[in-house]
Amino acid sequence: MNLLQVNIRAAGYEKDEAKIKDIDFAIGRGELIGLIGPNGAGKSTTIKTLLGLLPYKDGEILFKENATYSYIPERPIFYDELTLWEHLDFVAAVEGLDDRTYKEKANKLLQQYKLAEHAHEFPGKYSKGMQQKAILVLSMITDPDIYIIDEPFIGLDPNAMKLFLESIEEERKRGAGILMSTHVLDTAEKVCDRFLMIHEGQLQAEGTLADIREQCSLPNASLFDCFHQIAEGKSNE
Ligand SMILES: Nc1ncnc2c1ncn2[C@@H]1O[C@H](COP(=O)(O)OP(=O)(O)OP(=O)(O)O)[C@@H](O)[C@H]1O
Repeated sequence: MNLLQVNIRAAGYEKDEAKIKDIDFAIGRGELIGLIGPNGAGKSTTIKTLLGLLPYKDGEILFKENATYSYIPERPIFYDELTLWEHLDFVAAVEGLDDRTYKEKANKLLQQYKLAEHAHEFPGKYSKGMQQKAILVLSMITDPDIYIIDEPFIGLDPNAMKLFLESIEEERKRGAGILMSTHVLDTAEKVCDRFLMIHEGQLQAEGTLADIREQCSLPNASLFDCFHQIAEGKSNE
């Protein structure tokens, strides 16, 4: 069974005012799905719908029984009075994680992401990239079944980006399913199994790169070319 089954007929910020329509997809174990589309297409709105954050939703969002998820927002928010370690302790307490196991994992992640020296500082005062790395560490500490990630690459330096890609590869091998919205199409093309291309609140193409090429009638095109055709084709109508 899929980790997450999504059938959104309509959703939006006000009753009966749909910003997205007819968005249907599923995420299986170990799958990385790229949510792609131009500014204002409805990517964040789709993510907020999955998280149950929108006031208006018509449709079904079905998480596999007992499946857990981590949400990584585009702009992380931290508690002002907590250091990164205190954030980790807080997550561990809320999730009931075993003390020794989570501390070992946290130490490893903090080392990997070069945050160990800053773990007793307030992440609210970190640089943008450090904040992004801190939220990744916090999201991975619980070993979730599903990751829902809104544009992870903003602010990451090339090393951190490589590290992030390695981390998600490890998480996929563990069986986690990942939905990741991004504008970094050359990277998405390399790492994602499948894509959801949305424009003006609706799915315009979906599937593997081969499927997307076929749906766009662009054999051998890059994801960027397909994106361009969908975004431009529609806005020129
Ligand atoms: N809080 C909000 N209240 C009302 N409308 C909103 C709100 N947030 C987004 N929208 C509208 O919903 C539509 C989809 O926006 P959304 O933020 O989902 O786009 P996106 O694909 O994530 O874009 P971007 O790539 O710029 O982040 C847009 O028309 C936008 O104006």
